[in-house]
Formats: sequence, C-alpha cells, structure tokens
Amino acid sequence: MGGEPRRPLVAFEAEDLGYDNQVVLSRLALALYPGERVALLGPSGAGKSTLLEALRRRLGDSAAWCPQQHGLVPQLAVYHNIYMGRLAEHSALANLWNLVRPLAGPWRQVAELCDALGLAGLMRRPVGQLSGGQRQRVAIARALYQQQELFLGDEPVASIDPHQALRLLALIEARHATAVIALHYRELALSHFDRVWGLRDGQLVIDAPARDLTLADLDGLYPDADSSADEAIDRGQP
Ligand SMILES: Nc1ncnc2c1ncn2[C@@H]1O[C@H](COP(=O)(O)OP(=O)(O)OP(=O)(O)O)[C@@H](O)[C@H]1O
Repeated sequence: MGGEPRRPLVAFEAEDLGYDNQVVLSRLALALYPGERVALLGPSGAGKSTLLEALRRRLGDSAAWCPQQHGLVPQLAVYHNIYMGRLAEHSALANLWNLVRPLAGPWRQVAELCDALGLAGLMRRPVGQLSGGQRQRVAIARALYQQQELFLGDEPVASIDPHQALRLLALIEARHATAVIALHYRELALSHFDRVWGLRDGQLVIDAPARDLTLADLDGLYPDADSSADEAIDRGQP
C-alpha cells in the first residue's frame, strides 16, 4: 500500500513563461512524469514552442530535442547533420576527422536510423538538396541519434502526411520512454498519447489523460476548428 509518491521529471508551479515584455503562458502549473507520452496542442501562437523551450531549459541535455526550425546545416550531408546530435560526446579531433572521413561506428548507427526513416541512399546528399519532408525526417533522425530517455518535439511531423506521421510517431515512441510532442493532428493526440496538454489564450486549458478526452474537447482549443485532417486519417486506417 502507499509506496513512494511519483516524482515528476519536471514541474511548473504557477509560473509565467514568455519573453521580455510579453507573458505568453501565465501562472502555468503542470508536471511531466517518467513514462508519459504527452501531446501538446493549441492554435498557432498559443505558446507550444515557448513551453517546449522552457521544458528544454529545465531538462537540459537529458532531453532529445527536435526543434521546429530544424537547425540543419544545408551545405552538410545528411550523415553529418544527424551526427551533430551527439557532437559533444566526441573530441574536437574526432569530430574534425569525421567530417573528412566518417567514423565507422557512427556511420553504422546513422545508416540504421536512415533506413528506419526512409532516408536510405541519401546519407551523402547535402541537406539543402532535400525536400521539406525529407529535411524534417533528418531533424527527427538527429534527435533519435541523441539516444535519450526523453524526447521533446516541436511539430516534428508537421510537413509529413498523416500516414507517415503515424509511423514516425511510433518510431519516436519505441525509442523514448517519455515524450512531449507538439502536433496538430487531434485524432493522433487521442489515439497515440497518454496525456494531452491543450493551450489557449495564454492558459493551459486541458491537462488530462487522452482516454478521458473527445475530439470535441480538442476542437474547443481552436477558434476555427475543422476535424477534416483527422477524419482523413480515420478513413485511411485499415
Ligand atoms: N523569441 C521570441 N521573442 C518574443 N516573442 C516571441 C518569441 N517567440 C515567440 N514569441 C511570441 O510568443 C507567442 C507564442 O509563440 P509560440 O511560438 O510559443 O507559439 P506556438 O504555439 O508554438 O505557435 P506555432 O504553432 O505557430 O508554432 C506568440 O505571440 C509569439 O509571437
């Protein structure tokens, strides 16, 4: 009976998050527990990136990070962009050498990720020559390559079609015990996550287990809700 109370990995207790002259999320109170998969929803400008950045600052290097702007170097090959996920683990000399002649171990690991992400055959291609969806998958691969327990993703499947988005989310889930992922597919939020955080008008208005929520609850986050994208996913599923 009883046992140790669960300890959150990170918690905010009535904190204001924002920028110099603007509070974006006021009196934010939430906690992230080990093993939770959280979908972060809300209309554009609601503060999803602001919250993810704050989580990232708190969690530091223990979180794999897939940012919205990707932060890829267009002149460098896919392999090198993914390798950068763990740049800090190697000596400066090893990193320099790797630029000229890829190290065998990292090359194998990156190749395995590229296979899983549908990027096989593109490892030597400069990222600047890839499509938007391919770049997004390189950004996901770089975050997966960090091999952390926890994944923070700022719309990592935004420019990817819903069916592939499902596959990529499954890949992320399989490799991370805990995740917070901003996304726009409401149906996916309910079917593939444990918990939903919903932001609207500067507040966390939903913080609930996904099983307790309906699509209509999530529609309420969006001023001009349209579930057609989600319905498209429904129709496409076997
Ligand atoms: N670096 C910044 N400096 C000042 N204000 C910012 C900065 N980044 C974002 N904001 C503002 O903070 C608010 C929330 O932005 P944020 O990027 O967190 O929203 P979001 O929910 O991630 O939006 P989107 O879905 O469009 O990516 C917006 O009003 C935005 O203009």
